[in-house]
This record gives sequence, structure tokens and C-alpha cells, in this order.
Amino acid sequence: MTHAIEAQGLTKRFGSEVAVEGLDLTVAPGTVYGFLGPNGAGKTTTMRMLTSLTRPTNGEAWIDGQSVSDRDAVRASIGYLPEEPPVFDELTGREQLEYFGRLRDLPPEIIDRRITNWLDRFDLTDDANKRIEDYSKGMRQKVGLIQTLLHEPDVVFLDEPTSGLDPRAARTVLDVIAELTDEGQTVFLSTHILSVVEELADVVGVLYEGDLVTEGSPAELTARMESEDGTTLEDVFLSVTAERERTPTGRGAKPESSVARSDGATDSTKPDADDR
Ligand SMILES: Nc1ncnc2c1ncn2[C@@H]1O[C@H](COP(=O)(O)OP(=O)(O)OP(=O)(O)O)[C@@H](O)[C@H]1O
Repeated sequence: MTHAIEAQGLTKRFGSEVAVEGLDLTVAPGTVYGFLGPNGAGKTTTMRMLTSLTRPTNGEAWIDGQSVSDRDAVRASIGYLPEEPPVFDELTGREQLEYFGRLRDLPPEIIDRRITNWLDRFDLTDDANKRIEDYSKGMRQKVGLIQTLLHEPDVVFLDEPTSGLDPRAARTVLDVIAELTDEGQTVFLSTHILSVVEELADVVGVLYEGDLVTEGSPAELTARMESEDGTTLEDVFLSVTAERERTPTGRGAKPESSVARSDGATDSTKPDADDR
């Protein structure tokens, strides 16, 4: 079976800073992989490598068996919603989505039909012709999510997809994620909201200082802890990350505050300058 996502020895250094270290993982098609880790653990950097937006310093990754080093070959298979949805303030919601549909080479009638359906699903129809500069954070997030899904990618990378959403919209997003996997799509989901992972993830991986410190189904991870009934994913998360804090390795020894981002990136869906 071809893995939807595979990484072998994936490593990213920014100067002397090791953001991700020798990451090995596989994700089966049609599943949700919950990617957890404290702030600065390397989740975004991992997703940027897996989506071909930044080049690994070492190691390799494949999407549907296709190397991410060939951006053109994997582009159509990937959808990526970064933490800050990349949208143009001066466009209306509908124009933004049409623009994305054209970038993805979708026929106009398909673009039109899918946009209409998604706007309706996310309760955005009445605001579709307003400029995005007048949108709330949650409305921008909805547009970002729709444009990520518009071309029906095989593998969807979502960074905090429910960020800024009210409970009803957040519920719609969770339902949509479950439906995607029913259709055979694969979802790589990074979030700090553990209940979301608990509900959706088939497999959970916890990244700590660039290292995958534990992996398994939510049930396996909670069962692995020698503790009383009622252990939650939060207990697991706190336990595995605290263990590492007591025995710092690699980049754990470095002060986080000394690290300056070298790309100054404002649009996290753009490839890094050194990767073009
Ligand atoms: N372009 C860059 N230049 C220099 N250092 C970087 C760059 N991008 C990330 N880093 C560093 O790599 C490490 C991992 O960052 P990353 O953004 O991947 O973490 P994260 O797990 O996504 O964090 P959060 O949960 O806060 O979003 C951090 O120490 C960060 O400062």
C-alpha cells in the first residue's frame, strides 16, 4: 500500500537551530493524523516540508508515493491551510475563492458549483460579495478552509482549522474533516485543542523539540500510561512533554528566545526564498 504521507529522516535546520530532527512517520490513506506538540516544537516546519514549501536540510518525504522535492508533481494532491489563512483583503470572499479555483485549473462551472455549496455549508452566502477586509477572523478562516478544499486534494494539511470559529462553525469543520476521510482523503491535523484530536484522529503523534516522542491511536496512548481510568490525551501530552523537559536533549538545551525567524514570512503558503 502506498502511504498518503511518508517521511524518512526529515530534518530542518535554520542556521544552528534544529527545528525538526530525523522525523520518520507514515500516514495511511483515508485517516486523520493528529499532530500535537508544544509551541515551537516544529509542527509548522514539518508541515511546510511535507507540503513542499520548504526544503528539508536532510531526509525525504512523499505524498501518495511522490517525492515532495518535485513541487509540481505533488501540488495537485495537497491542500494546506496555514495558521494565518492566505487571503487578499481587497477581494470579496467569492472572488478570492474563484481566484484559487483558477489557480488550481478547475473548470469555471465546477468552481462555481463548489463555491456555492461551501459558502452555504459555512453560512457565508450572504457575505460572499463583501470584501475580505470587512470579514471577522472566523469568516477569514472559513474562506481559508474552503480554498484549501476546493480542488478536493488527496491529502489535506490543516493548522488549527477551528481557530477563531464559533461553536457551530467549529462543529461544521469537524464534521467536514470526518466526511473527507469517508471519501478517502487524508487529513494531517495540527491543533492545540486536544478534544478535537481525541474525537477525530486515528493516530496521534506528539512532537517535542523537533522529535516525535510518542505515537499511537488515542486509545493506545491513554492505555499506555500506567494510571487510573479516565486518563485523557491531555494527561498523555503533559506527561510525555514533561518527561522530555526533565531530560533535555538536542535543541532543548538552547534558549528559544535567541531564535529569530530568518524568512520573515508573512504568507506561509509561499515557498521559502532559498527553495525557489
Ligand atoms: N524561518 C525560520 N527561521 C529560523 N527559525 C525558525 C524558522 N521557522 C521556524 N523556526 C524555529 O523552528 C522551531 C520550530 O518552529 P515551528 O514554527 O515549526 O513550531 P510549531 O510547533 O509550529 O509552533 P507553534 O505551535 O507555536 O505554532 C522554533 O524554534 C522556531 O523558532
